[in-house]
Amino acid sequence: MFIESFKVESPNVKYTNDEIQSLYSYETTELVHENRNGSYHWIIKPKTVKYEFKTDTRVPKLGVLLVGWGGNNGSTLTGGVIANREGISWATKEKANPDDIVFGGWDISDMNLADAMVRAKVFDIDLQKQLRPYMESMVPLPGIYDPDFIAANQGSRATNVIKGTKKEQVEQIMKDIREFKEASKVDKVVVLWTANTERYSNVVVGLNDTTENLLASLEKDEAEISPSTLYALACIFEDVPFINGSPQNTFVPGLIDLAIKRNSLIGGDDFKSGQTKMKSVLIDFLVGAGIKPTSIVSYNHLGNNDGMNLSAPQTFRSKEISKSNVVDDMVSSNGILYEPGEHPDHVIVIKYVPYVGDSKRAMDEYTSEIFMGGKSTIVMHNTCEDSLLAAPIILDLVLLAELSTRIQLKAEGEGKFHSFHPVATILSYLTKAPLVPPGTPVVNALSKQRAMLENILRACVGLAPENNMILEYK
Ligand SMILES: NC(=O)c1ccc[n+]([C@@H]2O[C@H](COP(=O)([O-])OP(=O)(O)OC[C@H]3O[C@@H](n4cnc5c(N)ncnc54)[C@H](O)[C@@H]3O)[C@@H](O)[C@H]2O)c1
Ligand SMILES: O=P([O-])([O-])O[C@@H]1[C@@H](O)[C@H](O)[C@@H](O)[C@H](O)[C@@H]1O
Repeated sequence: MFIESFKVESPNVKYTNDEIQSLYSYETTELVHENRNGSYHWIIKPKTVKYEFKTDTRVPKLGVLLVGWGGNNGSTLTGGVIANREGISWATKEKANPDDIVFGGWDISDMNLADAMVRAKVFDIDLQKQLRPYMESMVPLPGIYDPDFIAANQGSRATNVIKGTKKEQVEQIMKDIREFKEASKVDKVVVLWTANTERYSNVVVGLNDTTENLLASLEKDEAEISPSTLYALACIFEDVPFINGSPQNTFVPGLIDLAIKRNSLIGGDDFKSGQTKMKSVLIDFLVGAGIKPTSIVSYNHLGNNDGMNLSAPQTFRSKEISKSNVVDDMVSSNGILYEPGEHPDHVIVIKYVPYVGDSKRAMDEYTSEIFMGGKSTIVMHNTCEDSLLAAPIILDLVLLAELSTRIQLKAEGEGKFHSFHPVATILSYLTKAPLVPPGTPVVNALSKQRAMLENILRACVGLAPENNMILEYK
């Protein structure tokens, strides 16, 4: 049964013209270390915290600025939203449903979005022809290009770059954001990085470890500040949410420090779209069932520009990190299966094979120990258009980030309402390597991430968490 819209009737929920106000009892547990009769014990105690939520229901006209707009993901998302909005149907596919956002963005390639769509080779030709009139006037703004951070094979693409010092580049991005907002008459802007994967930035004390050092490094035009960090700086200064769809460490400590100080939303890292998303389901199932994964080998090849950029060791390393760490929370959740520090063998392989284009081929082998010394081996093969997987995730990320900025909350004992923490853990369901506030546990298990998201939204309308007990029928 699909519910178009709903209203909760409860003493805990009040609907005004512009808000949904809810009262919520947060039932949780706390682990305390207590001295009982002379010896210390870990005690689990139930804990209830009363919250109030306020959600602004005035949905803004949203502008989305994509870094890497002319890429496979950027052109596919833009074309997909237009096709939905215009109800375009095409020879081999069904008619889609409407959606309306104002897109813009930057790219180091000056190719317009219609030609970029052709370059991406993702959509059917018939659809490309129908979309061309809507997209050929869309031209990315010049981007910040630094060959030291992406593969050398991307150099020929860099025809549309912002000159000047790093500080001047940040100022230009800030100006671009303000001018886009003015010209498009949008109420809000969200910026999302779907540009090429960069190599990791070196985190160096005195360079980027604190806000003060990062800003001082910007003034000194320090080479080690990456383009993605520069875009993120511009967004924080403009108080515009910035989401990182790639695996590099855009959010160096000094940047996170600044986002927190200015309460400006940042989120990431690396869209969770295919092989890794499957892994965060399968490992959760295996470990939860007491089956011990001992070897995980994930191979994939693809032939798009992302694959070409990842063919360089330093950019591949960024992706290898985000694709590898996804099992950490699930492995450490079962102290019976794994000794402290014990980990399954986990290998990531990505190869660039031009012929297959955007149609990524992923092959995985999961070997596990089972009852009585038995072995289980699960092998999977999956073929998918990488950008068709990522584009809807980009949409979900920007819509969820925007919604989260309209939610205010106040726990009992807190004097006033406040936003969620600016490091947006709420986006973790959609990312391979969730960015979390310092000291926060990282959760990668997909079912837990989705339950977190669902239950936070339920709390906003005063509903208890979904507990799946259906006791009525037990
Ligand atoms: N399923 C997926 O497609 C998927 C999943 C997870 C992560 N990602 C990540 O998303 C990103 C984009 O993927 P894609 O397939 O669209 O790649 P792509 O190479 O087709 O597009 C990237 C675009 O960014 C542009 N660019 C590079 N550096 C830039 C800069 N500094 N400023 C502005 N533009 C810049 C390039 O010219 C290119 O047009 C990659 O980092 C990829 O790893 C993709
Ligand atoms: O999301 P996922 O399928 O685990 O990982 C994918 C990688 O396997 C692929 O090589 C890369 O091009 C995509 O950007 C994406 O990151």
